[in-house]
Amino acid sequence: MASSDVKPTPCSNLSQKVRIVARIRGFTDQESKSLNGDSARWISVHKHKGDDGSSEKVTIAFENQSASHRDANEMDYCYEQNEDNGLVFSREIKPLISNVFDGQHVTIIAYGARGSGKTYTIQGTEEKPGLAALAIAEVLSMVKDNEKSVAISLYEVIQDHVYDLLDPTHPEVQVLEDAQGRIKLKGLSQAKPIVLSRSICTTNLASRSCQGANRFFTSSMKKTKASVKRVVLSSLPKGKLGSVSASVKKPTSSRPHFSEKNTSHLIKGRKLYDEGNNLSSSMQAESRSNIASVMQSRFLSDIGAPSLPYLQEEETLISDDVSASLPMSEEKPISDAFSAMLPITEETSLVNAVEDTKPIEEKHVSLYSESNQSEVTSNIDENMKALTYLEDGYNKEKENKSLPMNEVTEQNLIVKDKWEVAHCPSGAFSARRSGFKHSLVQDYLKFLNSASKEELKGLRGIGEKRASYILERREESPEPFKDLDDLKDIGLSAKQIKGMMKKVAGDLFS
Ligand SMILES: Nc1ncnc2c1ncn2[C@@H]1O[C@H](COP(=O)(O)OP(=O)(O)OP(=O)(O)O)[C@@H](O)[C@H]1O
Repeated sequence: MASSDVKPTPCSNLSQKVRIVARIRGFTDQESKSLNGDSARWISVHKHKGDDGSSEKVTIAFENQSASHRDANEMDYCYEQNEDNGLVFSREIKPLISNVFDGQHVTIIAYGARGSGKTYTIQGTEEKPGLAALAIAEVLSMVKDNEKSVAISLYEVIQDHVYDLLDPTHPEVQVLEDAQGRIKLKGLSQAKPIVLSRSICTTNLASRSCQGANRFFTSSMKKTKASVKRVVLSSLPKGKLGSVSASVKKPTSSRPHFSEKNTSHLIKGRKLYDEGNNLSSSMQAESRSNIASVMQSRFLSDIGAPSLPYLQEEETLISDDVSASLPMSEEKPISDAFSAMLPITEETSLVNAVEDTKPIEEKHVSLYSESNQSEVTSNIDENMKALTYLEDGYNKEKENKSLPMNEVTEQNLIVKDKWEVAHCPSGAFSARRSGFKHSLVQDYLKFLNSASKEELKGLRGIGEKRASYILERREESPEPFKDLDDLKDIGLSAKQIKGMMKKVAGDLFS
């Protein structure tokens, strides 16, 4: 049982770049039953002085651990069962948010075994919003107070690949490094939350955004003039990361955020977390622990690229043959939840912290100021797209509903939860099928972007003439084929593209 004399340490020491806190989740009714009511004394929390003699630390020990192993579970603080998301937020996260507006980067990661409370902590519920929802609400409130504007991106990192979750096709995003060594995710969509007067309870709205608001305005980042080079993500052999990035900038009244022409351009949206959630849930093994840890890493602006701190440079192109499927995690003892909690310094990236372990799942929220990106973003040609949404399940899509910026209301943002759909067999099948389709399309496009003429000619539906067109297009434009619509550049109609993809998929079962 946790000791009650440990008081939370407010997160105010900015010289400490990483703060690691644990959170104890109580037993569920089912777990209590399986323990026959013997749930006491399974964990103990000891308060003591840190190595420097002044800071306070806690050491967490499990009853079945040896004394030597207990020493390893030292961290900055531990929240107990009765301490809610609001308290964790106000103690750990809120003090950092003003730093984001000063150009610093803040990353919050929940790490722990399946069922340990990561989602509860980061996402929360409508009634009890999690850290992400509370952080977004706080950012929006500060934006309003300080007359700034924000844009939000949502992407998922799976092994070496980054996928744009705001774009309904979940395209892979190129990871580039500019001349100053700052990491850029090329083409990553940005949604501009609308601050509603009279983005309405902000907390409520932020919570909905976090859980997958059904309508978004996305702005695609176009060409930048900055010099860039490609980088590759370090492999996270058994984990995945999903990230919400909020960039903050001063409003530029002279330049509208999107062109009027493009606001009626419609693409169909999908719940933010649907596919990722489903995949992670269905593919993870049944390991459980009662601890979720929240790691905060504070990266000062001069460090460079904190929204993806685990990036490593590679001279060659990113390997294209890694599939988007998630690895199976293994049955893990409770203590593994702590084994990755190494201090992160400027020299020690997040991937260093986890690469020797078998992470089960991480949920990751990154807030960063766009002030560090001014050089690049000043050249962005923003292209707004309005997204519609799925109303009943995954297959019934609402089409042709435009959503002009000035008509955004709370009603438009109401979310119909697809969580249950994603967790029932038909929902799982539907999501996996859609993931398969996405992977196939992405791999096909990658092939078109890199294959030789001979290889292209050998692909069904391409032939000599189109192979030449593809090569010409590749020479003419630095932009790779990013979606099937781009194939119109090589003289294929939408119908032909569809037919071609059917053949490609059909070949798999022939
Ligand atoms: N601090 C908490 N207080 C009360 N209930 C909690 C707490 N943390 C988690 N729970 C409950 O425990 C269950 C598992 O939590 P949650 O889904 O957040 O775990 P998770 O780590 O995200 O799991 P997974 O890895 O499968 O996604 C949920 O029913 C959640 O409501």
